Amino acid sequence: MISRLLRLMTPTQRAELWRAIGFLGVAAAMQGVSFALVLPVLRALLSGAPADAVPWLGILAALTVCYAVVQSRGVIAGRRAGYTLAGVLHERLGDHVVTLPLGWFTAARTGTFSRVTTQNVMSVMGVPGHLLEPLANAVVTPVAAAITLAFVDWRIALGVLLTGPAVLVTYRWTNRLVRRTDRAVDAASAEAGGQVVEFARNQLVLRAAGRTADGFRQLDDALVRSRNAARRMLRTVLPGLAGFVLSVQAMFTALLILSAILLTNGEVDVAAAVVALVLAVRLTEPLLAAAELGAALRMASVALDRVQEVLDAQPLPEPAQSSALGPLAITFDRVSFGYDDELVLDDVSFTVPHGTTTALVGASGSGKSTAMRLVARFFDVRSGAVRLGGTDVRDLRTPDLLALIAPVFQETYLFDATLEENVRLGKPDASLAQLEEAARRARLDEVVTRLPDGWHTRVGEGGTRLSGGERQRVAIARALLKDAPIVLLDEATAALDVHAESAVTEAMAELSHDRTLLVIAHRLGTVRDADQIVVLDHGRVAELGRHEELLAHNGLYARFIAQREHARGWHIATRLKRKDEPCTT
Ligand SMILES: Nc1ncnc2c1ncn2[C@@H]1O[C@H](COP(=O)(O)OP(=O)(O)OP(=O)(O)O)[C@@H](O)[C@H]1O
Repeated sequence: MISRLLRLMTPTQRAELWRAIGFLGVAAAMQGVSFALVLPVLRALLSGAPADAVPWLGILAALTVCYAVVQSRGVIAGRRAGYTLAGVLHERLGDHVVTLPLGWFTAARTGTFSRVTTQNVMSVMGVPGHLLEPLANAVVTPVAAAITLAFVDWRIALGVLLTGPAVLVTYRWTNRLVRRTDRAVDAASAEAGGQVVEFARNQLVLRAAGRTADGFRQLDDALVRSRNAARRMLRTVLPGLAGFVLSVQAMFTALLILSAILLTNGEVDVAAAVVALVLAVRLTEPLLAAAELGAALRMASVALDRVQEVLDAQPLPEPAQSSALGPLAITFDRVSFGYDDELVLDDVSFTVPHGTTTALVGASGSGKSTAMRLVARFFDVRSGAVRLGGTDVRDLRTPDLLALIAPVFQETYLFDATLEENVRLGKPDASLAQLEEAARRARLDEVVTRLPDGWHTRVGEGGTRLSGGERQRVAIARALLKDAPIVLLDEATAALDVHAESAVTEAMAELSHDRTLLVIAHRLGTVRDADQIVVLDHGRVAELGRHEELLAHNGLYARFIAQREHARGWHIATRLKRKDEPCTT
């Protein structure tokens, strides 16, 4: 465990941890030795010459003072190493996740990631911060006590030497048993935690369906699995733990009997027997504590595994330098892609010429969002290429690629900050005039005027203080402020009131000026006005052309339009967003 921690640290940080280990090790050894000094003190007192005890008492006092100083320095160094370690882990996790592809950030993963950065990092930092001291006491003090015993009486020391391995063997056996079940318990409790969060998040849906906690089978099952895993662990571990405690107690009893026999036979004096017993107690106490310590260490080890899993996630390969770009058209060149074995996009080819608008339409699940994600390189294609300005997105460095793109996805996420800060995300150094111009063009100015503190109004976590239409206008204002040449737009499917709808439509019209726009279209007006429509059907391009052409063709698109006019809704999404689907906002 310690060596795994050391591997994660820089040489300076390692030195800090070594310092803590050194101080605490020396302090624990001093404690062991100080027990030996009780022997001459006792002998002097029992021999009727108490004055002879004074120098030994002096040495004992000096050693105790040294112990206190070294011990406290070790504790402080350990705490410091713990905080350093937490900093190192946060930094490494932070540095690493920004290199991971956007597709890595699914809802489930971001949930796990928050557990990793809080609970798991805390647990790992506890190793140098809180466990190092009892660990040193558990390992070094008994060893020092045993060595000291050899000076008191070699036969008692031999007794320790003979019984010690039995204790060690049972300890290792218990550890192995627990480790086998620990992972299962951790996985089951993580699953149950995830289900509880999902249950809380989806209260509206569940209540509307008349499903209370009792009726939510997945949650019930996960809780039962978690409980069963914990029970199984207890059943597996209890014999080991009992065996360990028993072996430690047996060792203590053996030493007790041995000392009594030696004393009765006159082979050791009373002082030596008393010291042997004190040392035996000091030997067994930390060993018993080690059983609990083992559990804490194992938890930290599982937590470190979780941290390591995130650190081991592979970033997409990046070029050292971005290749040059031509006019910013978006080209799908025989693109195939699938999240797993099944292809979601199959040999898709089309081009969005520079400065034009292409609408993607198709049934739910036909692959529209996936195509959009591939442009922003959430994932790499399986075959073919997605090109921007003639350059494969894989030949662009991520910051260069993302600088070209303004994403306006459904359900825009807003940070719990002021409206101004949220819009400024598009271009942090924008002047007030630029900000207001973007707001005007995104039809956000009327929202700013209406809010109590104008630009300085806080929008609440996730932008809850704004309506759906208002949040979309914030996203459009962000995109206008960023002024990126390529816009990826997923139109809102949620019904907006007439005023909000016309405001959003006007704002989107502003976005399409002089930009290459790929839009997942849900509104009839958007598809009608697009320069080109790509109809996706089960991941393949079924039709491609302008509105009138496709209507005349009387194929899939014409049927969609007929349905649309019939139902006054482009399509009804029939699936819930999957837990493993990337967060697109
Ligand atoms: N992260 C993911 N992991 C696995 N499969 C996914 C993931 N995201 C989407 N899919 C699957 O890929 C297919 C295409 O999904 P996509 O979201 O691209 O379709 P869509 O046309 O945008 O649908 P909608 O209009 O409902 O948003 C679907 O079958 C979907 O279940």
